[in-house]
Amino acid sequence: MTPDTTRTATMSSLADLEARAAAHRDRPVYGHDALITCDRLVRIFSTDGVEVQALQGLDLLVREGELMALVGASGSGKSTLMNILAGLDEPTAGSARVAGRDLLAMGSKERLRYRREVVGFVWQQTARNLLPYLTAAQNVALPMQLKGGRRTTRARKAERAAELLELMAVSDIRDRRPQQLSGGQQQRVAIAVALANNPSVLLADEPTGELDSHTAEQIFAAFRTANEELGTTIVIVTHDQAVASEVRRTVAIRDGRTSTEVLRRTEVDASTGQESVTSREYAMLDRAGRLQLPAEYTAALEMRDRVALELERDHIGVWPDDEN
Ligand SMILES: Nc1ncnc2c1ncn2[C@@H]1O[C@H](COP(=O)(O)OP(=O)(O)OP(=O)(O)O)[C@@H](O)[C@H]1O
Repeated sequence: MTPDTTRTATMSSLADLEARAAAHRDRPVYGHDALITCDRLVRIFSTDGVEVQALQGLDLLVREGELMALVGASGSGKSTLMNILAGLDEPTAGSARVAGRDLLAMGSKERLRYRREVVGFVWQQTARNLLPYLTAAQNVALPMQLKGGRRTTRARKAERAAELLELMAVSDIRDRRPQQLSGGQQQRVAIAVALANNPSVLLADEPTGELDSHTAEQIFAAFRTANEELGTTIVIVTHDQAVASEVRRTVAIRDGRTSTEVLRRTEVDASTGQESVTSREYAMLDRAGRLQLPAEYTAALEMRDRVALELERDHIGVWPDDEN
């Protein structure tokens, strides 16, 4: 190469680098259009000198208006994530944003407000959701009273409580106390309580865990109603396969990270008009390029420690290591 051609080559590669850097700068920030953004979330618990990494760099995006399920084996980190999103616990590292709030940067006042106004939650233990000495209607009105605000009159709060109980199809038991209600009725009232202040996100941790399958179906229908009628974004942690297969998106957590995701679509056959649901499983690719391959795939091909990769035009091939 002559000196001139060397200079041209250097300049063009510099221009190339600059163009790439500019393109990188202009790329939207991770999760810019999501209502919930978890970015490399870490939560380490230390008890008696023993450290447990409950979340190990978890990434999750949830868009406004979604109704989605989180599944995973016991101990995978689901409740830890829900407690962080609920503003009850703080991550050790990473970032979490919900409806524009940075969950790591909230002071105690802001945190209280966040829990009252931005998120609503429904827990598995029916007794944890409701105050035993208040009626169903009083339970639903309580979060509105705690929020305060002089513009909403007592009558309007009572009216909204009645509307929410009606939406959850439990108007008839409005004057009963929790112990006079069935488990299913208690959970519906609990959903109404969680919706009282019109939260951006409704979080539910195993809300059907203590219920039989028929009642669980009805509770799930109540969540769907809240999602469709009020547009509330809903995240449900569940062990219940029936619930998980009813939502469009199910995200699986494994060892404190999101590992796979199932998306379901309803398709209508153009000639017969018949509806069918197709589902497809995806593996999550994190921002460092890490991918968790399903254990049954790696076991089937005896893949361990090291695999060979090959970039093709439209896919990446993964082969067992044949160097051993
Ligand atoms: N407060 C805590 N102190 C110490 N370790 C904890 C604490 N909370 C959770 N862990 C540990 O963190 C890990 C994840 O727990 P987590 O409750 O989030 O799992 P999970 O997926 O919700 O499980 P399950 O389905 O059984 O409720 C577990 O190993 C658990 O023992």
